[in-house]
Amino acid sequence: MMLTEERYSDALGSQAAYLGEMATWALEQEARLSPKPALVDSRGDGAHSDMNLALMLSSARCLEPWFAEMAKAALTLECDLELRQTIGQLGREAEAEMLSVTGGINTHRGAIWALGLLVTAAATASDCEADLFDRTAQLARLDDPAAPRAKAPSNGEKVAREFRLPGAREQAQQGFPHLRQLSLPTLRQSRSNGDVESVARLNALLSIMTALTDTCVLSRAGLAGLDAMQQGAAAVLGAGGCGSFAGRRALAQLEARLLHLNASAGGAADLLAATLLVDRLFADAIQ
Ligand SMILES: CC(C)(COP(=O)(O)OP(=O)(O)OC[C@H]1O[C@@H](n2cnc3c(N)ncnc32)[C@H](O[C@H]2O[C@H](COP(=O)(O)OP(=O)(O)OP(=O)(O)O)[C@@H](O)[C@H]2O)[C@@H]1O)[C@@H](O)C(=O)NCCC(=O)NCCS
Ligand SMILES: Nc1ncnc2[nH]cnc12
Repeated sequence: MMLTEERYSDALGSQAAYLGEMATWALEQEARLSPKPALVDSRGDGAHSDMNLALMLSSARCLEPWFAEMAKAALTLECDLELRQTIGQLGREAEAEMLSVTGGINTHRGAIWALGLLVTAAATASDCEADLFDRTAQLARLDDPAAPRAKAPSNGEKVAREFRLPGAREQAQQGFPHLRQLSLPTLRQSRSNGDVESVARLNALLSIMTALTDTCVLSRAGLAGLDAMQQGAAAVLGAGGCGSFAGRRALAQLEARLLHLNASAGGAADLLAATLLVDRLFADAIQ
């Protein structure tokens, strides 16, 4: 049956709205998950003096229309460079909205990047995860012609340059290897082992922390902090994961160490949200 122009436009709008809703849902689920080591959750502020759960949730909710607009752009623009420029502008506007809602606190700048690219790619990707990640990498590798050039380097840029380690940009440009190789398999294996959902999600977060060069941790606690995060997360999973008594004890030790170092793995938290988004999109697609 041929769709009228109006009904076709409505169909695009509702698909984009769904993707925006799923991205915000993923950020809310990540923020609420507890106990996350040294991160904001339902227990408190982790290694942060300026963030709490209410602020994270307000930030997540204000981003929904921006994620939907990015998905909508993918459904209407043919040219990838034009699409990359459009989502770049939308991403910067979303960052401004986030800062206005949070009173200047950077809650989700990295998450806007990661989940913005994923919803943009998801709008036109086929029904397989590999295609989604390939499409995301393709977009992330494009240079945004309208990106402001002369700007002060961010915390991440400074440490990525100092330590010559990859950050959020490279993670997306490589097609989110930590999701493909670590967190999605861990999430699903943990579920099939009979772990409850919150344990499966915590195990997925820890799998990311075993290997991520998180620039938040680097800028706050240097290589010692990164090593403490990676080794400590591996110890939790090696002890049986967050569903075991030994694993929970190792998790408490990891949190104490990271708090002592003032190290907060905001990048890993973003990638957990990205994991939940991708898992949900493909679970919904199968039904
Ligand atoms: C490409 C951009 C992300 C540019 O960002 P930048 O050059 O700064 O790159 P990174 O620092 O590497 O990443 C920025 C944020 O991404 C998260 N992150 C860190 N490491 C990784 C990693 N290895 N892989 C994936 N993601 C990573 C992290 O964001 C989260 O943490 C922040 C909160 O933690 P906190 O410690 O509080 O951070 P600060 O406030 O900076 O420090 P304090 O002062 O508190 O100590 C929060 O942002 C979380 O989301 C990194 O901070 C991208 O932003 C960009 O270029 N945008 C322009 C628009 C655009 O083109 N968009 C396209 C599609 S939307
Ligand atoms: N739960 C969280 N705690 C601290 N930083 C974060 N960045 C994204 N999610 C976060």
